[in-house]
This record gives sequence, structure tokens and C-alpha cells, in this order.
Amino acid sequence: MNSDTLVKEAIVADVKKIVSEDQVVTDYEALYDASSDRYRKYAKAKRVLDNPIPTAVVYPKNAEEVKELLMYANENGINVIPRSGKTATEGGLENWKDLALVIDGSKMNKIIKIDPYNMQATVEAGVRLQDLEDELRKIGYTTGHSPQSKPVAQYGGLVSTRSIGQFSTLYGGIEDMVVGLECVFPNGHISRIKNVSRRAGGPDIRHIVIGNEGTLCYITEVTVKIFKHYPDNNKFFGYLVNDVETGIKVLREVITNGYRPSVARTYSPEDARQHFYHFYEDKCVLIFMAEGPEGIVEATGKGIEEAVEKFKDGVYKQVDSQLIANWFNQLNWTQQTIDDEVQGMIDNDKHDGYTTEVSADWETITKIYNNVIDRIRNEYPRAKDLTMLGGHSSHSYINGTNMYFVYNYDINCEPEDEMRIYHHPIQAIIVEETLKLGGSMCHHHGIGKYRNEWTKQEHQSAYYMLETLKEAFDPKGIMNYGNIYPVQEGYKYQK
Ligand SMILES: Cc1cc2nc3c(=O)[nH]c(=O)nc-3n(C[C@H](O)[C@H](O)[C@H](O)COP(=O)(O)OP(=O)(O)OC[C@H]3O[C@@H](n4cnc5c(N)ncnc54)[C@H](O)[C@@H]3O)c2cc1C
Repeated sequence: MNSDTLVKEAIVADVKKIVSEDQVVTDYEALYDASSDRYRKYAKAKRVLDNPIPTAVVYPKNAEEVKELLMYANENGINVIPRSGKTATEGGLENWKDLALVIDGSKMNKIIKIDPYNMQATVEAGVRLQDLEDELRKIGYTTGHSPQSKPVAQYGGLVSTRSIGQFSTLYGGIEDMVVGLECVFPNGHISRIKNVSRRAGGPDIRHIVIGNEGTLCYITEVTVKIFKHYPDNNKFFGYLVNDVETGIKVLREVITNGYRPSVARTYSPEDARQHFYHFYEDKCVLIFMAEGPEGIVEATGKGIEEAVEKFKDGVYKQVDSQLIANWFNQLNWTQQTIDDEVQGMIDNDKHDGYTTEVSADWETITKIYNNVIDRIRNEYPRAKDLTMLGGHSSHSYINGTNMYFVYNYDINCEPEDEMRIYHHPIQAIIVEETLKLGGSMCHHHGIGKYRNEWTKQEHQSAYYMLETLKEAFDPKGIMNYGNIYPVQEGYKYQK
């Protein structure tokens, strides 16, 4: 038995003294699964991952156990990867250290309190979003949060990645929903941020935790706002438009006039083909959903129609709203969908697909879109292998919107080379063009481990603040090594 194995066995024995034996998993399949996330899904499915597997996956049952585990890891310099629903897309769960504990919060899954009078709900961080949503729907309320991963993602991950849902134009992103929370730092300190409607008690410390991607602290409890739900009033609108620019102009008109449809999206024709092949007619697709009390829905609908009328020269035609309603009903991914995709890759696929989501102001977003598409088509050496290249804007704000680039390709190389030959160069073009024009390289998936090479460019002089947070809260650097913050050791996996 070599010394590495002895060290790992000693760690597992120690951890079993902190929690009970049945809370510690060390079988090879579980560790292989825990060594990465959906970022390198093809290499993972083909079993050619080259990064270390973690030492153990641990399932704490409460904040006290999380505290003991973090203190142990901190004292012994062991990497900690916080884990929730495992839907991370940017390498946030990938392990780059020989000694690592994956701390999985999914056994902390109690809905602690639903408080309709004060319009908030408190959950342990391992509660699945779908489970809280189902409970709220029974009493006429909603979380307002609906990422496509809703059936699987849990609150720890949702908060930690600054996730956003399909109805964000009305309800906001997770950062607009979190009222208070509890989190544990590597030195064992437990902080509780209290639940108040607003305060001016110094900087908003929730934002140190929201989006930390497991690099500063472990989230154990979350309180979120809840909303009254009026599903019977929902109205859908769909149009075919001539180009992305017109679609974005209509979105801008609706939002800047003060309307808040819950859904406001424009798809490029290539992306529209994936979603609306039965009616898109080679055009861009523009969709809206209005929800809320009847009067608001009616006014929002009128606002949408007025905006469409203003840009009618670029609008090809309106489509049956039922087509849009039907599409929404099958949009979310379940665990089964995720598993089926992986199985497809194991069985036969030599094909993969990715997304890179960026944001910018209204003026810039179309320029970014055009520059990116142009560069990928003309500069990328494997452009002939692309089976799809396009994008959509799906989250809009008073001062701008996002662009969700989508690209699929045939894999004509060994599985271990896929990311270097295909995904990385395409993602690099998207990030470069976005940063060059002043946008943000990551609208909602987080930085993870595969966009950290651009973190300093993303934040520029404000990187000082990000770096100082890491030094203050995680001085020994045990929290999710390689996430957000660039590290030399990561380069071999990235390029
Ligand atoms: C099919 C699919 C659709 C998606 N759609 C969307 C979408 O519409 N909108 C969107 O925003 N995202 C989307 N995502 C991305 C992903 O679902 C989100 O990032 C989600 O918030 C991750 O939650 P999770 O519970 O799965 O977290 P995990 O994947 O387990 O972890 C994500 C990150 O959070 C950290 N983390 C996890 N738990 C904790 C904790 N308790 N404390 C501290 N850090 C923690 C992890 O270390 C990791 O870096 C999608 C992903 C998939 C696979």
C-alpha cells in the first residue's frame, strides 16, 4: 500500500469519527462520479477523465456537522467541494486536488417554514427547488424561480451559482429572492444573516455568499421570498421576426416601457430550429409570457402588442399562442433527461452541445452576437464540424439583456481531446468578444473552473475585492480549489 493510499484511508477514518459511517461514501463509482460535473460530460461518459478522484463523499445532516468537517479539512489542508444537485455546468464540481472531500448537502433537505403572511419560505440547503415549488403551489404560491434544472437543483447550488430562472424578467434572479441565509466558513464560524425586508446596515453581506461557488463558505440554510401565483391568467405571445436585431429591439421596447412579462425571449433561426422546428419557418422566434393578476396581464399584453407594432417592418408574423404554451410545458430537464443524455454518449454518440451565456447593455449585445458568430464561422478551424451555432436572449433588464450562445458539433477526435479542440476555442471567442465590448462573460452559470482564466479580465480593478474576500474567509485555500480564482495547476485541464 503506498503512502497516498494510507493518507486517504486515515482521512476516511477521521471523517467517520466526525459523522457516522453511513454518511461517508468511498466506492469507486461514486468517487468517479464526484470527480467532475457536466462540463466534461462526454469525457466522463467515455471514462477518460484525467483529474484526481476525491477521497470521499460525505453527507452531513446539519450545520454542526458541516462545521466539524470544514474545520477538519482546514486544519489538514484538504480540498473541500460543496455539492448539491450536481447540475453544475462549468466545472464547479470538478476536483483538481489529490486529497479532497466532496461535502454533499442533499441530506439536509427539510422545508423549515413556509410563511405566506410574510411572503417567505425557509429551507435547508439540500431542498430541491421543485420540492419547495410543489409545496407552494398547493397553497397558491410560487418561488418564482424556474431554471431548466428546477427538478434537480437544490438551494445550496442555486444560491451559490447566482442562478436565474425562466421567469426572471418578472421575479428576478436568485439574488433578488434571497432574504437571509446561514453559512459555515472554513474556520468553523457559522454566520446567520437575518430575514428582514430591507436594511442599510453596511454593505449587503448576502452578496458575499450568493455566487461564491463554494469558494468562501458552505451554505446550509436559505430563506427566499415567495409570490402569489395566478396560473389561470397566464398569456403567451409568439412571433416570427426577420433578424436577431429586431427581436432584441422589441424586447428592449417592452422592458424599457416598464412592462414585466415573466418571459421575454428572442431566438436566432438556428436556435429556433432546435426548439420550434414545427413552426419557425427559418425565422427568429420572439416569445413572451405575461403572468400575475388579471389587470397586470392585460396591460402587459397590450404593451407587448404595441412594441411588436412599432417594429412591424421586421416582424414576419404572429404565431398561435398555444404553440408557445405547449413548448413551456416540456422545457425542464429531469434527472432522467440528464441520465439519458449520458447514456446516449456511452452507447453511441459522437456529438456534444454546449452553451455560453454572456450579458451586456442593449446597445452592445447585438454587436457581441454578430462578432461571435462571424468569428466562429470564419476563424474556428473545426467550423465544418458544427451542427448548430446560434443563440437566444432570455433574461432582460432595464439596461440590457443576456445572450445565450448555443453550439453543437460532431466530435472527430479522441474523447479526451474534445474540450481542447472544440469547446474551449469556441468559448474563448465568445468570452473575448464579450469582454472586449465591455459585457460580462458569465450571465448565470458561474465561472466554475473553466472560465477562471478570464476572471481577472472580467473584474479588472475590482478583482482586488474578490481576491481579498478569498484571503479573508479562506486563507488556507481549501474551499473548492480552482473555482472562480485562477490557479496554475488548472491550466493542464483547461487547454
Ligand atoms: C439541464 C440543465 C439546465 C440548466 N438550466 C439553468 C437555468 O435555467 N438557469 C441557471 O441559472 N442555471 C441552469 N443550469 C445550471 C445549474 O442547474 C445551476 O447552476 C444550479 O444553480 C446548480 O445547482 P445544483 O444544486 O445542481 O448545484 P451543484 O451542481 O451541486 O453545485 C453548483 C456549484 O455550487 C457549489 N455549491 C453547491 N452546494 C453548495 C453549498 N451548499 N454551499 C456552497 N456552495 C455550494 C458547488 O461547489 C458548485 O460550484 C442548468 C443545468 C442543467 C444541467
